[in-house]
Amino acid sequence: MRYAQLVVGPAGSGKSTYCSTIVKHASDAKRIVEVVNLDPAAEHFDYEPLVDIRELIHLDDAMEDDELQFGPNGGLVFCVETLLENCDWLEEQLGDVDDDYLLFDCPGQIELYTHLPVMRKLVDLLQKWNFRICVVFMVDSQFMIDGANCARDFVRVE
Ligand SMILES: Nc1nc2c(ncn2[C@@H]2O[C@H](COP(=O)(O)OP(=O)(O)OP(=O)(O)O)[C@@H](O)[C@H]2O)c(=O)[nH]1
Repeated sequence: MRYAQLVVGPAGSGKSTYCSTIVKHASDAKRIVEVVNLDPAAEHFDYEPLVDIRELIHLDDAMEDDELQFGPNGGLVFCVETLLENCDWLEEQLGDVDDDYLLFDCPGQIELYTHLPVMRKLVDLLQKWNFRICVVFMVDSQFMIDGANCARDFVRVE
């Protein structure tokens, strides 16, 4: 069995910061936790990713391609769909180490969770590859003030 957290939430809510903090915390406790970057538009983070979607496809590849000509949102969807089409690549990159504990630093675009089945497909794949998964939903504390909106967001993720 392997274990994973899908770290999701709006852009800028602290997903990457959370991942690097958990890696450091685990290291202090002499445990190894690795991070998988699933954000093809990521520019900077504090951790060294075990797997990085940008090695397969970068958002710029989709936006600067003469045929595709995607904008940032369509391009991001295209990149995540490309990842799923290349699930053999992802499986190979993840390896097969029993008791592994991975954090998946996910993109923030809400369309990936509300309109498209891509994240659901990713969860199905990870379960097939023997991962037990939980979701960590990052949200700025300012948004917690409005309870109704916050509850709605949690329901969407579920
Ligand atoms: N004050 C405060 N700032 C934070 C906290 N967590 C993250 N930040 C800051 O918020 C900014 C965004 O944090 P990230 O970790 O990049 O957020 P993200 O969700 O990964 O962002 P995207 O990848 O753009 O979706 C950075 O400048 C962080 O330093 C927090 O708990 N408190």
